[in-house]
Amino acid sequence: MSNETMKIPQATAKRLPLYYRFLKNLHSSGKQRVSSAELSEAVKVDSATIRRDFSYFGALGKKGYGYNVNYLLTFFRKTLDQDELTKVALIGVGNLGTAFLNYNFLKNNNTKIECAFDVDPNKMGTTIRDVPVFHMDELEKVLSNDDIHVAILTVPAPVAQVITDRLVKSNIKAILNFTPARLNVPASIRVHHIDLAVELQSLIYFLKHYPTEDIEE
Ligand SMILES: NC(=O)c1ccc[n+]([C@@H]2O[C@H](COP(=O)([O-])OP(=O)(O)OC[C@H]3O[C@@H](n4cnc5c(N)ncnc54)[C@H](O)[C@@H]3O)[C@@H](O)[C@H]2O)c1
Repeated sequence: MSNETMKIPQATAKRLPLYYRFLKNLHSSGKQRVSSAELSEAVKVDSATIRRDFSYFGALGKKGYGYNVNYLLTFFRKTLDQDELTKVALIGVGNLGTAFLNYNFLKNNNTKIECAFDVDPNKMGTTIRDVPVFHMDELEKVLSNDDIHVAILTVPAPVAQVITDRLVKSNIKAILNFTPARLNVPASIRVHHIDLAVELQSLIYFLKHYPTEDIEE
């Protein structure tokens, strides 16, 4: 996010890409305004939360009018740095890593996996969807040549910390960690942890213990 972004609550910040994706669709279908109720139905966030989120960035909908789609879209594009391409490195070209390379976030035209790394000599020198796969020995060199500050970690858990230490030294500022390992990083480094097994377990727990009418957004 750009530096000029005011401090908004993290929960709000996490919802911005969701709002942005929906507004882009609305805009391309020619819609000029949207109510918080319509937004709420589409993104499955309750309308009070949407109104509160939007109030943080001064987008105050008018009663009976709703929000101006163009205004919101311009605001989100700027806030989410959509005009700027963020290059990403992927470490670990196994099952999960290969799936990400094949997907490569092409629908978000502002993020792209630029290079991938693995220790497997058979993978070195190959490309997946035009993304080159380098050997881990080249990590520092490639990252220092390119303007890459974000990494996705899809390696076995036991090697995650050692690799993280190397990434931190190579000027990586943010890590999307898919391994079950909990990573130690300096306070200046941002780590988002996506543990699919934990998510699945918690989904099943909620399914068993909470009737659907108790669901809160
Ligand atoms: N596959 C899934 O659906 C899934 C789901 C949830 C979490 N995860 C987690 O994601 C991670 C990757 O899972 P996977 O299924 O893709 O595993 P995988 O074994 O298919 O792939 C791991 C890759 O990392 C490489 N690697 C090993 N040591 C390395 C090192 N020191 N440096 C760089 N690369 C190295 C391997 O050569 C391999 O290509 C694991 O931590 C796993 O627990 C996977």
